Amino acid sequence: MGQRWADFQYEIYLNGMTGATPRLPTDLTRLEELAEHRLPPRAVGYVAGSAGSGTTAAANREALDRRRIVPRMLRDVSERDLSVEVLGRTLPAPLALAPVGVLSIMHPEGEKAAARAAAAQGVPYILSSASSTPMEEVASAMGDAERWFQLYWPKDPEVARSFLDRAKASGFSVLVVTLDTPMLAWRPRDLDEAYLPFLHGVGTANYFTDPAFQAGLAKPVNEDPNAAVMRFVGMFSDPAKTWPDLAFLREHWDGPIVLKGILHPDDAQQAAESGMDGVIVSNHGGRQVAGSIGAADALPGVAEAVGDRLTVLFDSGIRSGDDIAKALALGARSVLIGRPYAYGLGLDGQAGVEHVIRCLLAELDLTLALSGHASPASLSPSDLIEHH
Ligand SMILES: Cc1cc2nc3c(=O)[nH]c(=O)nc-3n(C[C@H](O)[C@H](O)[C@H](O)COP(=O)(O)O)c2cc1C
Ligand SMILES: O=C(O)C(=O)c1ccccc1
Repeated sequence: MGQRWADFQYEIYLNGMTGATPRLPTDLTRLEELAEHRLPPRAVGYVAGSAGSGTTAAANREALDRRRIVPRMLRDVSERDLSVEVLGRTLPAPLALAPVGVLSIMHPEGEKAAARAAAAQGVPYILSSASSTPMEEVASAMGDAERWFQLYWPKDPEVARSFLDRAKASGFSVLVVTLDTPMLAWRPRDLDEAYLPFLHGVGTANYFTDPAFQAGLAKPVNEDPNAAVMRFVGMFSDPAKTWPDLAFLREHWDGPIVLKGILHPDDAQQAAESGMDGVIVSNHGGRQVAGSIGAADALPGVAEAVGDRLTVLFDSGIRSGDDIAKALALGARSVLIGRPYAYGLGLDGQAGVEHVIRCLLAELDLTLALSGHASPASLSPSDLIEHH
């Protein structure tokens, strides 16, 4: 038997006997509005914003909402286990915290607080290349808890190698390579505020502390921060990369490699042929290509193309336990969340992130039970109907 995630429900009601209620809403779709009221406008604008007029973020919701769970009865759901096998490790539940950069704009403890929350709840933390805190510090805040490193693949191969070496030395076990952000998209909310966190030196900590990055600067970072920011902007990602370049990562990283931002089944096939271990079906939470396919609509095709060869993960638009159940039914082994935990962090620090994780997993546990499933493995596409 795994952890009893649904017990959080009783815990809340029991606490209510002394008059206590949760500090944050348990319907996580309400966090965005709260964040908009309570947090600095440019910071929350950066997190909540999407590409273009928000069509893809809306498509993510529409693709999940259009599918409905068809519950089954009398199937003994008294003993449930949410654990899943992902890339050779057993996770206590099908959830991880997505790589979200620049988290210090949400809370002074930024990535460290989010990482501690993930560690406390036993879910993997995926640290962004664009972290506000160097990866070594985030790692040491986590003990030996499960952590993965997300790579924005720098143009300078020495910096790329150095990041991989540092991540390995700091105990990050899985490499997540984000492919959908060779440049930032047209994001009107940030453009209208003329706001880009990096230009304020936020989200550059891994670079500014890196020996290979520093080697390319005429002066130390603190003597000429603008030059350092310019070097970061010029190299953080590389639009010239193509599929054969993945051999470099395979050569310099011993552990599993997962490609993030896959939406086309043929790209998933290429990932398999390139020796990758997994893919994350994602459109970056609607922050990159406006007018793109809703991520959940891409999931069945990718799962069909590579589900037997690669680990298929999913993000973009997950806001509830039933959303997770739908993604699993469509072929994902586990999901990631981005904005919901970023809002939790902004509103209540580490405790806010833990609240988000516990709400989602309690709701998932109850959704599975009430739909006749004792474990994630029993979900399949036939548990959903799609209405038009
Ligand atoms: C503020 C913000 C920063 C992000 N930074 C990164 C990043 O550094 N690397 C990355 O691969 N994805 C990044 N993402 C995308 C997330 O990893 C994830 O794909 C997305 O948030 C999932 O959609 P959701 O927010 O609807 O859950 C970021 C997303 C947000 C909202
Ligand atoms: O804002 C983002 O979506 C994102 O992925 C990003 C990219 C570079 C640095 C920080 C975040």
